[in-house]
Amino acid sequence: MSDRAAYLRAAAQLRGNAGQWAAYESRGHCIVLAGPGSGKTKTLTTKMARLLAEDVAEPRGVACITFNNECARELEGRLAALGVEPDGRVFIGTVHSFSLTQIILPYAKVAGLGLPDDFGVATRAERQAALSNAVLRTMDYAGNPQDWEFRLASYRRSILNRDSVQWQETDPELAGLVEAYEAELRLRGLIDFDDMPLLAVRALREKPWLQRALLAKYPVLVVDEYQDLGLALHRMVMGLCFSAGMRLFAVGDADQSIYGFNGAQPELLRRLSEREDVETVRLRLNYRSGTRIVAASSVALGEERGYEAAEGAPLGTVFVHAVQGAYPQQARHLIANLLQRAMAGKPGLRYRDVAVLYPAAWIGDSVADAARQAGIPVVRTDGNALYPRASRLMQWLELCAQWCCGGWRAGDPRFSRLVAEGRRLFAESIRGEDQVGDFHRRLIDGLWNVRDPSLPLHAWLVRLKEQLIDPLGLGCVSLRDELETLAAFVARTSPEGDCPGMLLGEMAGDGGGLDRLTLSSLHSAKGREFAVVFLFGMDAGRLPRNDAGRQQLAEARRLFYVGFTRAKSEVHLIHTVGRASQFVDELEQHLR
Ligand SMILES: Nc1ncnc2c1ncn2[C@@H]1O[C@H](COP(=O)(O)OP(=O)(O)OP(=O)(O)O)[C@@H](O)[C@H]1O
Repeated sequence: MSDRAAYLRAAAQLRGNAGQWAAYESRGHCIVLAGPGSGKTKTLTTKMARLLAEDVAEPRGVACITFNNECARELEGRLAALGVEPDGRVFIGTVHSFSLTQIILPYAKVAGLGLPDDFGVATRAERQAALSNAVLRTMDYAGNPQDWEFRLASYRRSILNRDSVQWQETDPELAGLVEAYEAELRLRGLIDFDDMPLLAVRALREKPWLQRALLAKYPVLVVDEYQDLGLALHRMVMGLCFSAGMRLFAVGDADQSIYGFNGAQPELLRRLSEREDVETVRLRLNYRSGTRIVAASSVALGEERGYEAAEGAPLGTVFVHAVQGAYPQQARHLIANLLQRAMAGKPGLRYRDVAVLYPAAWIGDSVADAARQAGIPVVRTDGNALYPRASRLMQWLELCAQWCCGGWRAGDPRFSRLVAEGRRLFAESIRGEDQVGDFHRRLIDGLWNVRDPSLPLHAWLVRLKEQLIDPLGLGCVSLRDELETLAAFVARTSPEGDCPGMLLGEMAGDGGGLDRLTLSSLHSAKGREFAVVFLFGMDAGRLPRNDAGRQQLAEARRLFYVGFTRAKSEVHLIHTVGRASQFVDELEQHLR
């Protein structure tokens, strides 16, 4: 399972850090609380490899839950380097995917969740239709139903027990709307994304045997990014770990909590760390960033946490650039001058070592346009990306595209990886060994004759969709939303779409290999690291927004801190002349 030599090598690095080593050696519940770049994820992945090799005997395994598919992808990559791959013993994924694949799909019927055998996951259009009907049925006035969407989601996520007085009395109108909305979905045999953890929590609460069944399969639960995972996961942890007896290994940083609007409650992590039956480890060293960046990061956060750069770290530099003009003009300056200067100053620096991070996707449009005009390949991770990069299906298709564009020759990615990840993706349709063999054959048939970066992407996608993805994917409850994402992307690349003429190589990141400049929203940059980071659009009114209340101001600051601390050796803060964000002003004063 784990590659013993690889995880022992990683463990040897932890040995020099007393906190990391204590976490690695922990025997009971353990929580690692630490700042950016302190090696939380490194400690977690090394520990998980060790657990699988030394502590948890086959066929039992370990479940690892993280915030979103992007974080799961990062973890999968790091765990693969230690020889750990998701399989029957190892779960790596989001709390939604854990709820759906480990609890709802196998146990919905026996747990009495009241779902039909062939229930599905609602698409966006189905969710909207259910909400419109529910608003019409329960509300006295006819407003725009979609105005309720956000409030409804936050009510569902913040009060889990439907039998409680709190649920009925905090906002009776909203409680009624949620119940009507869910009834509309159930009438159609559907659940939605938020239902997944809610139904899982309900099943675990009402059926104690289910907790024991999960304990039998996964004696250890590993959680990354705990601060952002919200109340439902916390309830699962309380039941599974502190009642049923699963062992918990979790890492997090309340200072990096940036999803409060989505139901994250960083104090849950703090409360957990104060329990007497939990060993809490705090890490102080930052292995990622240069000394000056680490010192400035406490100014960015507005709190002194006593973090220090690791021994021998380079100095690192923080630059502030006041730039004239609107964002398109500023973006051209960034790409033509600032980026080129940074690259010239660091021989060996590649585009993939650099990221441009911004507070909103529409600001990223300017940077994407400027990069395209300058012929610089980019990979974009925000709401305006060509497709959501967090989509597991699209991630797999990217891999397939890379294989077709030379990966087959270079062994990167290996065909076996496409098969393994495809099997996980279509797990509901690929069960026995025969089906695995059939999938292998169909995948090679589907890809072998289309190994050419200059092929039209649209035709490549349509072929794969019709021959392989639809026949397998339509039988997978967990893929309904993903298939909709793919269909939308196929439409965009068609001759009638807004991105006609795209080539397969573009999907594979060809034309620079995988050496692409990262363009990302600040939110999506969480957990990542780059040699050079440009924070673009750091203006008053954007970060924080003008109408920010106290909590939103605090969350905006944490978002700024997350972006700032992605950098290893250079951070560039770019703002409009005369309109610097208060966070930039504070940093400038510190730097003087
Ligand atoms: N003991 C160590 N020795 C050397 N390098 C380390 C050590 N621990 C961590 N690192 C390196 O430090 C960097 C940051 O580690 P990691 O990504 O695990 O931090 P993190 O705490 O999860 O960060 P963040 O919260 O910002 O996402 C990585 O490049 C990692 O390999």
